[in-house]
Amino acid sequence: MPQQWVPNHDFLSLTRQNPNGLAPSQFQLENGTEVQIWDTGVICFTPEGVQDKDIVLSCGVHGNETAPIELCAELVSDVLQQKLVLKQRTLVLFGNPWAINAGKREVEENLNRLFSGHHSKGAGLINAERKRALALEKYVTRFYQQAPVGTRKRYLYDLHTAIRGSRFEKFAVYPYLHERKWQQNQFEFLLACGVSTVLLMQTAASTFSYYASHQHGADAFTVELGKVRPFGENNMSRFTEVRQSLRALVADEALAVKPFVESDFHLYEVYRSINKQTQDFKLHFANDVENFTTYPVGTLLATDGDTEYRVEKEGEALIFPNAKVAIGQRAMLMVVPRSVKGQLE
Ligand SMILES: O=C(O)CCC(=O)N[C@@H](CCC(=O)O)C(=O)O
Ligand SMILES: [Zn+2]
Repeated sequence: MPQQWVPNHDFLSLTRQNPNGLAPSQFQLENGTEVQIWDTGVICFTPEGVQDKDIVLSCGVHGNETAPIELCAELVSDVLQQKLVLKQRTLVLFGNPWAINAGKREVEENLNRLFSGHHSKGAGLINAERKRALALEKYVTRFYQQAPVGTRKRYLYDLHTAIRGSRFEKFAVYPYLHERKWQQNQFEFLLACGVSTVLLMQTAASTFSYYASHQHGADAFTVELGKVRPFGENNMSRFTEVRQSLRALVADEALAVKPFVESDFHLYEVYRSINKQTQDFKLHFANDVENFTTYPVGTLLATDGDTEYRVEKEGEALIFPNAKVAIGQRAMLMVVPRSVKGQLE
């Protein structure tokens, strides 16, 4: 039987057993779906029949963000067992197998700061994460470019979990679109996934979702699905909506989406990014303070050597605070509410 190529239909285990690479292979399921393994953590499905979407689902770009890894592992396993019948071309990526095995966010460098060519800047391709970023860019490029001709739409949902708890448990980062417009149907899809908080970025980034959005014109998002927990400790009932919605997307099944109403969402934009300048960078609030927390104007948030960062604006909320980032990198974003009225396509 062709399924022998993925023992026990468990592509995550195969990936974890071969973090340094997997020889390409391909086979066909009895339902006609073509399965191609391109590398460790990289599996491409092409279903029979007409499709019009090219969908990338990625997880494990940060190795300790296990809930998305479990969701994707289950989806791949169900496709291989023909319990889930795909109707759209789908590429599933387990981003950072070494970090997944180590149970760590990163091994040497944050993979999600290395896209759009950042892997080759400075010292160049000096570590596994830099090489993986380049390889993932090539796989995504191949996936989108090998699509059959015709009118098609590109998607990439890069699934993460946040280090801290959040006032709004699930939220998405909508990468900067330059001249393109925010897509109403994507807000509706996110809401169906249980994601009603969206951070609208206004600058280019070195993240995977920005890369897919900017380089390939995909509807692409970083989707934060809750708080980081080790394998086996995730309450998977918290992920029912996103699980169902992603499966409906790849199976091309109708999804009951609610038409966009702005009041269903918490929408934010970046007010300022606080980057770590010295080893003395220190946060002045507790580890259990949640993403999207606000403080009164004047409150001391962080110090970095002699520099003090205080709340400057009413309603300014903190997100992704992390004193342990490398020098020069974003240690916290301060965001403010905004509207998208009249600005959706
Ligand atoms: O909780 C945190 O501090 C980080 C969670 C996380 O990994 N977030 C992503 C966001 C990527 C983006 O801005 O699109 C990251 O920091 O890479
Ligand atoms: Zn992450």
